[in-house]
Amino acid sequence: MIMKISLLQLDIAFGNPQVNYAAAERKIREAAAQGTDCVILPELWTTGYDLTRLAEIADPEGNATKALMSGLARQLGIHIVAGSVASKYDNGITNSMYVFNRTGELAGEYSKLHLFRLMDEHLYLQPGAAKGLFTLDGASCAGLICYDIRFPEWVRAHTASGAETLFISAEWPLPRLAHWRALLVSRAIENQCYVIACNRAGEDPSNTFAGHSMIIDPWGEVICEASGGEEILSGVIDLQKVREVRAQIPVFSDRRPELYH
Ligand SMILES: O=C(O)CCC(=O)C(=O)O
Repeated sequence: MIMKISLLQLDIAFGNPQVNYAAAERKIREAAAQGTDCVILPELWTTGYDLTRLAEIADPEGNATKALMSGLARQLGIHIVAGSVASKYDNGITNSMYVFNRTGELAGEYSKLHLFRLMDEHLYLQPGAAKGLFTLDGASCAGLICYDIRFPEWVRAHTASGAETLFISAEWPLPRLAHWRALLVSRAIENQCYVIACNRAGEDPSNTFAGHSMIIDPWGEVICEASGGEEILSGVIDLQKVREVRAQIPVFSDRRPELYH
């Protein structure tokens, strides 16, 4: 299957969901007008890292985000990997990704499992406890969030369960841009899968973010890479390439998981 994917590398208005909802809708409509099949947004794109105000500005059970994204997906006939948003549930606030298919149905959801202490996430957020697997047009996919890419065993758990495309939403800071590139390329090579990684642009009171969203193919080649600024980055993926790379070097059948602990 061949799909055009657009990564919406947005700047994010700090702690201002209304401004961010309007900006995301504009960019989604712009990408759809360019004939995309699927868009992805960055991490925490409704609030940014305004963690001390999350109790006030997090989206109750993700409902506002779900209503907007489901409606846009259905109206525009595209898949929307709606990045992640701070979602308020009875047991706390999560950093959650919601995925909608072309008919506007919720195809999957994932709450960030590894909370990033360096940016105080563990003080304000509850971790998820389940994998982020979903299918789009029959293709097996997984959603992951930012710091998750430092955990190869967690990424492998998804590809060993069948995922052939990884959608990663991030707010990755500029000082570790070299890690972002190396980790993403490594996850693509070792898992022989597409990596679609959408970072944010701009800065907040504590960090400058790296941009450099990218699509990487199952051989580890960077198909396209954004600049540091706001940008819609689009590229085409062909899932046949996953089959070809996995047939040439059969990593999945050569694994010895019984010895890996
Ligand atoms: O792992 C890193 O260096 C960045 C992670 C991060 O910024 C995040 O998970 O929000």
